[in-house]
Amino acid sequence: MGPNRGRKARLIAKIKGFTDLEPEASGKWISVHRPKGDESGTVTVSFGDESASRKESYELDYCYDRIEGNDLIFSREVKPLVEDVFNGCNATVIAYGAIGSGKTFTIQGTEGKPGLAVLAMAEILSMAEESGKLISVSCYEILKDHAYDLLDPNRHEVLIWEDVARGKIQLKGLSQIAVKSIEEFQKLYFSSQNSYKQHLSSQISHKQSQKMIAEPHHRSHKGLIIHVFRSNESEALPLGKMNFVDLAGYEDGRRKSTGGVNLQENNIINKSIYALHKVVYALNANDSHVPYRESKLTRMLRDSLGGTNKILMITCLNSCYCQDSLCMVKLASRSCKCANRIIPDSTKKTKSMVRPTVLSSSSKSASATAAKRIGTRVGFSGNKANAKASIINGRKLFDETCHTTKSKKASQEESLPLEIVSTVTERAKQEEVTFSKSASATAAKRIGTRVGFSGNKANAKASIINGRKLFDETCHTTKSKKASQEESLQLEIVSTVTEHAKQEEEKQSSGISQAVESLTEDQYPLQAFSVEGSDMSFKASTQETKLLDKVNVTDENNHDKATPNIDGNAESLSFVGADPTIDKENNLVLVNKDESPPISARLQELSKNLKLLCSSSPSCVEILSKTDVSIEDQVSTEILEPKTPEPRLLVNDKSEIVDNSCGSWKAFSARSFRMKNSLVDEYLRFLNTASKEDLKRLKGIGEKRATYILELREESPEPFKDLDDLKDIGMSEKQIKGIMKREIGGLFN
Ligand SMILES: Nc1ncnc2c1ncn2[C@@H]1O[C@H](COP(=O)(O)OP(=O)(O)OP(=O)(O)O)[C@@H](O)[C@H]1O
Repeated sequence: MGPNRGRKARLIAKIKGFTDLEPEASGKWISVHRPKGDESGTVTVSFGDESASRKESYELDYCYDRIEGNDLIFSREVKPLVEDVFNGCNATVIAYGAIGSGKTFTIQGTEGKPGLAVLAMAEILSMAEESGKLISVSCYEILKDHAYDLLDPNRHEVLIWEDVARGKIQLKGLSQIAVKSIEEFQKLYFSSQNSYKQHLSSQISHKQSQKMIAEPHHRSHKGLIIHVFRSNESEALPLGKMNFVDLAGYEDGRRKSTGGVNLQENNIINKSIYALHKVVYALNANDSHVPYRESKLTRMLRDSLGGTNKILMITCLNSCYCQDSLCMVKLASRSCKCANRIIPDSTKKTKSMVRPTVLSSSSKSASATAAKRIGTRVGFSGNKANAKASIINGRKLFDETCHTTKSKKASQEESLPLEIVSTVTERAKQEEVTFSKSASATAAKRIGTRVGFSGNKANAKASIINGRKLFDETCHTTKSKKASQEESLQLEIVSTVTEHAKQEEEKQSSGISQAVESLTEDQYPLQAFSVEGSDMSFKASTQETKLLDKVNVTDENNHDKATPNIDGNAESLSFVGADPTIDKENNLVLVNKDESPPISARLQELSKNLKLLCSSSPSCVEILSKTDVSIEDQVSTEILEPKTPEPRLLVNDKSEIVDNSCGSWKAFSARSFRMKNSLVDEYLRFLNTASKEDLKRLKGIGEKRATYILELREESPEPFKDLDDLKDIGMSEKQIKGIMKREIGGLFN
């Protein structure tokens, strides 16, 4: 295994072997240049066949050729990681790439040609036998940003509980099954790989399943965790774990129109691939902030990625021409280039910037990157001694950087996010409706989960040995008719109430698009998707809350005051259920009705406004979009002076025309749903902004949960985007519903 130049993640590539359908001649578009002729140094992977006028080249830690098989990759790359796991580290091997690039072949393999996970398991079992360790496995699938347990016949959803203070993750509801032989493992592993969708299709009616089969193939990330336990007299204690992840294939949806449901699915997949690379980049660059919370996968892997843990990223490359493969190599190469990057302290003047100890070939681009990042205050999370050495020995480099701080490339790179905004805005616009719909659908959809977490250490050994599930849980997934009604009503709000806001946004987007059209071809999709994601979620959530913002003008002062109050002595949240405070928090909503603390002033204010809104004409909101007067003025006028509703037409998302005079029930339901969604939005906004003391005034939120919320907000400015996110702070669906019911009930006190 070649050197990593001090980086945490090693980034290699594997060119897929030819299949019978692929003629060898078509594979000449990739060439690999190995300066040292062996596996010990970085390589340059070039794309474009001999006739191509321009070749694109990228540097990676290594690239395995078509004829080099999984055995070789295992012995050079994975075996050393297995040893690390037995020394107490966690290791993660991730295969990613375009669709059909050989990811599953690399990780899982076939019956005759074992993949890296199977080869690693054979090694782990043999080492465990020698050293008296115990082994168990878990398998999961991430489909549309929800994780499901693949070893559970019912494919229950897996919840992630983060103990930020201790850097631990608990995957609630994920089965662990003890494994003693490779045959046992293979049987379990291979049979678990049926997708969640396939499982679902066995649970639903024939008609539904036919529809599902007619839909395009659903893609998902698949993960395997191999847990290694050391045992003492009474219990099995976790020693280390090894993750294998076979990511869903990357496909640039801008070029291939998969349409409908799959377009959204594709977006979610791509977003999570970029989120993973952002994490790898941040780890390799020693950034002080690692954006783990941007995807389900990175949150699940969090305790295996940072610190002294090991990461191997394998870019799988199609043998034949494939633009998506090129895109993936670009990403990998970017994380390769940030070796030993030491980020300048923006609080000091440019002259005192520390030069990164980047090696020659990448120094130019790295200097641009460093320049781009001026303004980012990042502490030296890496080796301080190295940093000093760089300052002293790298004097010349350092001076160079100062002079080239505003180089042409740097300015290009600074502009890149803008370019990306323009490229994604078009799609964001197209998908606006889909996303708005999905955002409200997510809020409406409640996946009920009750998890009895029996992570008791004393039980662990017995559970593992007996090969039964360590974590017993029951949950069910319902996508009710009601939820879909909510979706359509939400859409109605988005499309009618916020025409004005939409026009404003469109003006801005088109301005950005025009401004960046002239920029260079070079793109950083890594940033693209962070922009895309936030852009879309912004549209989905902001539009829904806009009306509320205007109605709730008097709240703004309170809101401003509600700045996060970080408690330096924050205790970590204990998940094991032994803490009486947590129990209190968990049960408060359901049990402690009489002693409940007063509702927050903001929510009370909201309640009053919603009552007014409810009693006012439904047409008042529609009028707003059709006049030139500001929304704020309109809303306040209309709400304060309710009018008798005129017969009118409502248009729902299915283009069904509802005559209000004979559909008053529907109109009433529509208003109720709007109220409900507005309340949910306001509740989430409160969680995202309120001070600790204010948070504690809410039902179900005590000292620990409030502290945890503030910690989450430290990591991500808006951790609660829909009610599902409350599960992150350990609130069950029942509790969430209980809270909302009580808030609504409070309206009529
Ligand atoms: N190194 C290889 N040598 C020979 N055949 C291979 C190799 N890698 C993959 N294949 C074959 O190519 C096909 C696609 O491979 P695979 O299913 O692993 O791709 P994938 O990237 O996991 O696909 P998807 O994106 O659909 O998940 C399979 O038939 C597989 O057996």
